[in-house]
Amino acid sequence: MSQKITEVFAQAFKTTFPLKSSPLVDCITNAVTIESMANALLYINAKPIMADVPEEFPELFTQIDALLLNLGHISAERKDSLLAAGSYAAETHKPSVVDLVGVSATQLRYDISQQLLQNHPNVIKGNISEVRRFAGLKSTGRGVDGSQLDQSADALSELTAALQSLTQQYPNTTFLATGETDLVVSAKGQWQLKNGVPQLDRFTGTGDIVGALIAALLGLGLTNDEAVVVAVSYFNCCAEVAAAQNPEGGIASFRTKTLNQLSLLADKTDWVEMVKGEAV
Ligand SMILES: Nc1ncnc2c1ncn2[C@@H]1O[C@H](COP(=O)(O)OP(=O)(O)OP(=O)(O)O)[C@@H](O)[C@H]1O
Ligand SMILES: Cc1ncsc1CCO
Ligand SMILES: [Mg+2]
Repeated sequence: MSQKITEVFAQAFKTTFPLKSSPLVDCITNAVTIESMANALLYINAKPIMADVPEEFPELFTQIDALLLNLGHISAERKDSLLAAGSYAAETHKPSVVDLVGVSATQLRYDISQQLLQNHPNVIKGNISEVRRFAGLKSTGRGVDGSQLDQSADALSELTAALQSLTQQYPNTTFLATGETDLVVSAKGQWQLKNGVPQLDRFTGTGDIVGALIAALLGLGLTNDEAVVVAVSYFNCCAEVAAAQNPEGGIASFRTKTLNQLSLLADKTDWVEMVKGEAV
């Protein structure tokens, strides 16, 4: 039988939430969800800064603990900013996360993602359709959303194999593909996470927030694999509690309740008992 995720990462699950210090995370991100992302970081007791002008980087990078690069809103300026920040993070050894928003939709975003990969970021993440396209597989994603068709067991095995071969060239990067099942692949192993509720697909920015939470945990010093597994599980457990407390079913109140849990769930000592997932 495969090992339970809470056994593989027992120490990180036990000691990470609530955060004992406040990592400062620079997020270069999209205008749609920038406010949700900044607040989500504050709710878990991290600190956001949304600085994207390259002139600021030399000063800024002496202060930040981690960097998030989100491809959700590309302009000529933001492209330069993402690429400059990505190489600056590599030079200054700051942990970084790349979120592949919309990579399944356009060649421009795909090309930027491949350039950012050359910096060997700590984590590259996206929804399952974005990560399929990134890994060179056929993808049926639409816009910034993942597609059900890419979530079948066969599609997941195909993606696992493609990511495993990427880890041979990029052994210091952990890859995360999100959806009903979340797939985590690194040079150290492969895991599937099984928390969350379908309503998470019905409000915008859930994946963006997960990217920012991962960056915060990297900023605290967790390993790449620990940061990904604990951040995804925590967010998805927040959503499970929110769904259970939302009898009318409205998505706007589900959203508020999910975000509320970011600041509440860690005080429930038993949240780790809700976590589902295993090594594959
Ligand atoms: N059907 C589902 N069942 C359970 N959890 C889900 C489901 N869909 C998404 N999630 C969870 O929601 C979070 C976001 O995943 P998703 O794949 O929707 O990201 P995304 O498409 O990048 O989101 P966004 O574009 O809104 O930022 C992840 O933590 C994932 O595990
Ligand atoms: C960037 C973006 N565009 C539409 S929704 C959204 C946020 C999901 O990532
Ligand atoms: Mg996304």
